Amino acid sequence: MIEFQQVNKAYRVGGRDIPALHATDLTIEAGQVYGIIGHSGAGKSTLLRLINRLEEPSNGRIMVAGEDTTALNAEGLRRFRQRVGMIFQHFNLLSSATVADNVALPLRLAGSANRQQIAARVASLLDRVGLSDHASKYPAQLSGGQKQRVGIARALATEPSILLCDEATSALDPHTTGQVLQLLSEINRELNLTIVLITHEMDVIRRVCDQVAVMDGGRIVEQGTVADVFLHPQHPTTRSFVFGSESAEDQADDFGHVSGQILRLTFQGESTFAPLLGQVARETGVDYSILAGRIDRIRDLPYGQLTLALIGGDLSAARERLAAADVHVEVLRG
Ligand SMILES: Nc1ncnc2c1ncn2[C@@H]1O[C@H](COP(=O)(O)OP(=O)(O)OP(=O)(O)O)[C@@H](O)[C@H]1O
Repeated sequence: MIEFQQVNKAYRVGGRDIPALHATDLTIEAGQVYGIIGHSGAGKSTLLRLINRLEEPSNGRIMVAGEDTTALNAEGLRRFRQRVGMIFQHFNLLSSATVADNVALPLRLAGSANRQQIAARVASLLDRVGLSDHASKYPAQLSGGQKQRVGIARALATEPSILLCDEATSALDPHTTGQVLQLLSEINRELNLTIVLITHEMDVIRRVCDQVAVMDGGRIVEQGTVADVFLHPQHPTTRSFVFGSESAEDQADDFGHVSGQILRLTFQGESTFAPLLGQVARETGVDYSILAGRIDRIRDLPYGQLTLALIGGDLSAARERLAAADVHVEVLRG
């Protein structure tokens, strides 16, 4: 478990303290994939780098597996960092070393394994990330996705219990992003690894995370399960990530030229696939048009989110009927 207790961080620039993270409490349970999303400058990198003490907190305590990391001495910190792997947006591989040597590096630095043990561990890590045939290549000979796989193998070399991902897929195309996220999901399950990732892309959170925190202006402004936060966003920043605008009024304004009541319906689980709209329209005499919508999955949970204009018939009966079928109804314009 990772626990922030009233942690804040200010950077000293030109004799002045610039706050990057305001006093923050945060708990990340072991084995979770925890996503942190926010716009540029929100404080995501600062929060992530505090976990392995690449940044020192200005105040507060950070507990990892019951240990106060802010109290570690140099040797304690060296050992602690072996338990916390990290991968980066631009991979940070050594260009003059082969793939195998890049992966071996943390093991050599740890100094606890002999050459044979290191070779065996590197072979098994490269096999795990699907790069066994590329061991002797140099980073420049690899695609972006392959480089990130090397980064992941290197991060796993010392058998960490936590993996920190700093915008790990931001430099990759959508297809390769999907493959790398799939790999992260697999290692989370197989190794019971806690993964903390930062991103500015909702899709990354939706595909792999269990929990999410939304950051804005150096604060966590909303957090919870991905389904709760993304299907029922409360804070304007979260709403802007999910819906593209900060308030229901702004969203309704997009459809100023459309007449009728404007509702947003959120379906989740099996109700996503039920032929409900047709039934409700027949039963209540309400006509509807679909103005916007998305049907997708949050990890394995199917969901749908539809913006509808409703005209005529018994509108309140239609809304009651939808609510009774476990559909969340939000009125954008009454
Ligand atoms: N080393 C530093 N020295 C001074 N200020 C910094 C430093 N690192 C970050 N900051 C400032 O702290 C604030 C938070 O930055 P941080 O990099 O944590 O945000 P972020 O959400 O990760 O942004 P991005 O997505 O652009 O990387 C910003 O105002 C930034 O300018």
